[in-house]
Amino acid sequence: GPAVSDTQEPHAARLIDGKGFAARMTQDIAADVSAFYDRHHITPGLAVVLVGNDPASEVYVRNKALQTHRAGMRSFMHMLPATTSQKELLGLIERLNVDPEIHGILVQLPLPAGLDPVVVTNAIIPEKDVDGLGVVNAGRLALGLPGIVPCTPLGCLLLLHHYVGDMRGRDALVIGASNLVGRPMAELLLREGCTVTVAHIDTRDTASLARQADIVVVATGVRELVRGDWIKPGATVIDVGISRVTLPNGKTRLVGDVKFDEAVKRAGLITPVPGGVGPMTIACLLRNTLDAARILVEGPAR
Ligand SMILES: Nc1nc(=O)c2c([nH]1)NC[C@@H]1CN(c3ccc(C(=O)N[C@@H](CCC(=O)O)C(=O)O)cc3)C=[N+]21
Repeated sequence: GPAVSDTQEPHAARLIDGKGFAARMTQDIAADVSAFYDRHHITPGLAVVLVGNDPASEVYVRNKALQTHRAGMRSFMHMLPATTSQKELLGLIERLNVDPEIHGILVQLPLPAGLDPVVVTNAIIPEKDVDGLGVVNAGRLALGLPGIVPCTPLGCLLLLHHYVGDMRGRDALVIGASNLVGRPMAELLLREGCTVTVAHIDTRDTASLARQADIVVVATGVRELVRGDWIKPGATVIDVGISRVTLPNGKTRLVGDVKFDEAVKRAGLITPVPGGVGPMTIACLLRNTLDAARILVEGPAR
């Protein structure tokens, strides 16, 4: 073949602009919230429950409240001490379940030791489970039925729809098998017609699986796990990870689960961290809250 000149521009993937996409989504949601108010004189309300004082979680929770107001919805914050008992937490959820001003309930995970996340997430009525993590919504997703889809996988799916389009027949690898991201992501990609592989903590050779994949979604919480040579040239890389690292000069920086500087040289499309999946998660939470309000107020579409 033709010789590659050393003056040729090095390849760099196109960046997937999650931040811009999420901002446009939030504007659309605000317009829909306003139309919903005109019809019903009801403003959708989201309750966010944070137990304990993990500083990173507090930042996310504050960001969620800000974006909720930006979309014209009401936000109800419940900051509880780490010493909260499961009984007290379940009591709060019970009140939120029956509160007509609340259309979506989210309990920030992880919960402090002593609180059972399965019991707590399943105490939220399915109609208000805007995280989509309870057994009813998870089961609906697994069966391909309509329901509330978890925000982070939904955000990744919307980015893939926009930037990739038709995914039928593509080889997709999901790295990470959490209930929050990996498993629902695999369900969604399967629904799109991808051939889906899920790699997890016991997988023998994740790198060689990644090298065959057209689409790689990484959600492990292991920072910079995925190296450039794991990526098939031209593949689409969605990085769900977000960790804060402290640099030698004392400043902090956010990094994902993908070694971005390496992967950007091989991928066709890649999400940055920050500015990729994170803002989409929040936009999808707002979308899910508006959709929940519609169904609670108007009944399921028929
Ligand atoms: N029940 C539950 N549902 C969640 O969806 C959930 C949770 N628990 N626990 C914590 C994680 C984390 N999470 C993020 C959301 C937005 C950004 C986000 O907006 N990130 C910005 C940067 C934010 C910054 O500068 O720190 C970005 O990536 O550009 C990050 C992380 C949702 N989570």
